[in-house]
Amino acid sequence: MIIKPKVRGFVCVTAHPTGCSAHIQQQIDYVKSKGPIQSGPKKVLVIGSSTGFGLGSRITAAFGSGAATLGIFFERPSEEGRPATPGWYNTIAFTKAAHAAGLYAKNINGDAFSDDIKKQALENITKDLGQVDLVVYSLASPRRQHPRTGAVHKSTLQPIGAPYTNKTVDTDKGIVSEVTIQPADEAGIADTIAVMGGEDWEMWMQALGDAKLLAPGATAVAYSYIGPVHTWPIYKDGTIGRAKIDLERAAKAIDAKLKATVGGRAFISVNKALVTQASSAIPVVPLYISILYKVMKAKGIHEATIEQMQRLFATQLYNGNQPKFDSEGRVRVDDWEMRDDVQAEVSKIWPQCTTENLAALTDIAGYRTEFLKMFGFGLPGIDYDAEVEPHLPML
Ligand SMILES: NC(=O)c1ccc[n+]([C@@H]2O[C@H](COP(=O)([O-])OP(=O)(O)OC[C@H]3O[C@@H](n4cnc5c(N)ncnc54)[C@H](O)[C@@H]3O)[C@@H](O)[C@H]2O)c1
Repeated sequence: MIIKPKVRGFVCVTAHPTGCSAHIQQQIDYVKSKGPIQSGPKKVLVIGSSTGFGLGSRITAAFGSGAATLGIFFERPSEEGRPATPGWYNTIAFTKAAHAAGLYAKNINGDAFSDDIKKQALENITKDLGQVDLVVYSLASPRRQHPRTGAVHKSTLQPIGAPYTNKTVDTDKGIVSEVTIQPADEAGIADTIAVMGGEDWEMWMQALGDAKLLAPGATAVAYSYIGPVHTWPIYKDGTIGRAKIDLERAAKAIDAKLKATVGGRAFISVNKALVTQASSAIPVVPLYISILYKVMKAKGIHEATIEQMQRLFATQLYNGNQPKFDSEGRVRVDDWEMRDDVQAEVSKIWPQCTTENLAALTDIAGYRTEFLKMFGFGLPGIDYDAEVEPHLPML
């Protein structure tokens, strides 16, 4: 099959297996180039391991610290005439590379919110790893079926209290326009908290703790975002922001339990705004990211998910370092994004942006390159006109 990108709005409905594999190799090479992370994790459970920050965490743990990893994700395999999702190909490429390096890597594809997938993960850890010393919780999902009530909750990306109007960009067509998003009602807020809040993370940690699968001193980390005032109505102060407040509540509860039971720790890392499948679906945010990339690249401080996760592990979690917490007890690897000089320039560019000057004032080209790369396109050394086997079995 010859596979080309097919972009539909904010998703690409195709993915290239050898391109995804090359993308994984780039990330592995980056982690290796930074040298070993001392006293790093050895046995790691990554929930949401196939793309974005979870994938970056898994690669960093494996190739920075030689960790055994169990990855949980929800990806679609290939079908007749249709390639698999990128996370499917990413995971196969990661697993092959880990095995070639003599590292343990196993995978469970299914709904992490369900009891069944938790049970499978627990059985796997009991059998193969004994215990885990790091749990990374990095799910980004539009829906969750609650394992107790059976109710299906759908998360929304909406403001709260009043409609929100701001500039946005159609990243595919390069058109800047105004968008107005209606506020969520109470049910929408509650549903988003049910999907993206902390209850499921707590369920995972409770199940692992009850089964005595958490090693002494175990760490648990989940990821959040805050960002600048431009995006607060749709992010920090919107439905997703409420879910993140709940995730922070869960971090504190999990932290207290871990401290009391295994002498461990749990916290939130606030990460930088980056092109991922999750963030490209948020209105306004892709325009902000395009401006941010322009500013941060000009200052030589741009990072992608792998650089962010390598920095988190190497400078905050391990290597003899202790996490440096903000006043709310969070680790901040969004520190460079939030620098005053960076945000001052973003604020200067933001009001000037139009369809006509988008290419000059923002890094929309860089946004598109990163976006396509997530699906395995635009990688050097790949012949995209050549036939490629799309049907790869999960390892
Ligand atoms: N992208 C950003 O700019 C940004 C910034 C800061 C924090 N974050 C946070 O980082 C976390 C990860 O987001 P991302 O951007 O890396 O997202 P992503 O879409 O790249 O990754 C999501 C992962 O979750 C998995 N997943 C989704 N639903 C699942 C389910 N039901 N069962 C099992 N696996 C499932 C996917 O397979 C994938 O591995 C989120 O909490 C997000 O809010 C993102």
